[in-house]
Amino acid sequence: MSHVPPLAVFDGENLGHGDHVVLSEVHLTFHPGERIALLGASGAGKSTLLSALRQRLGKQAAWCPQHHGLVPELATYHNIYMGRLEQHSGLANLWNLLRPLAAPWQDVATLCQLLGLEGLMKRPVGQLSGGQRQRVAIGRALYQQRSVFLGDEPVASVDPHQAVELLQVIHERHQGCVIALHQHRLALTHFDRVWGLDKGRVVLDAPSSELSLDTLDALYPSAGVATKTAMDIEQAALWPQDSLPCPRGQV
Ligand SMILES: Nc1ncnc2c1ncn2[C@@H]1O[C@H](COP(=O)(O)OP(=O)(O)OP(=O)(O)O)[C@@H](O)[C@H]1O
Repeated sequence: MSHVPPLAVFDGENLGHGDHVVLSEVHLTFHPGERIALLGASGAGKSTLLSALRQRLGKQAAWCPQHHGLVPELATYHNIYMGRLEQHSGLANLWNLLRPLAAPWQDVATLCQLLGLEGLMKRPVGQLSGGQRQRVAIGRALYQQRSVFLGDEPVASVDPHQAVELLQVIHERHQGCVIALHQHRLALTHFDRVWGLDKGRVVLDAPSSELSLDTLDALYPSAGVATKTAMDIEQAALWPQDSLPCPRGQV
């Protein structure tokens, strides 16, 4: 048994918004180093749980929100730089807005190269594709340089190859993550553990090595072939489960 204290513990709490309980009697523990896939149908409470985790983890956690929260009028560079706004004085931030400083420009350029955004640093985010915007949002979260990554469907808008690459980058740069996603195959291949939500409860908390696609599909109300997302079907073609791109939960 590890004696390292958990990063966050939910010990039978109700989670929700004001008086509205979304998830009842949540029992979950997030340990350092764990890569957790958070699954559940739309409205199951994934964002609600991530929000509660954010509150627990504070500045330990980088955050990549579902709707990106980017400023469309500002360039890719400035949107990524926003990940560290609070680390600098207001004057430095204002100056950097008008005339980017050399050091952060270089740091952001390195990140952009990693994320396939080279050549787009000066382009307003409003002129990028959905997948490019998603990578900018991931870039902003990576730029925060926190130990843990929390993401609300951060790879929903990119193709299956990019999803795998982005998850690898996220895993390499953090000591743990909780990521909401709908690609069940990725949950099995690139995460250590799966949390599943259904009908206002946590109904699944198990190592990915003990789970099957059928178990994960059952989290959706009308489970069956029709519930497999297009991305899952593409992923299946790319990565047959008996020849995973990496050992389960490893990158
Ligand atoms: N700010 C809010 N105030 C009140 N209720 C909310 C709020 N945000 C979400 N809810 C409700 O909480 C429930 C769970 O929503 P949540 O966004 O956590 O689900 P989700 O699993 O992330 O969904 P999706 O996959 O569609 O993003 C829904 O019934 C939603 O209407």
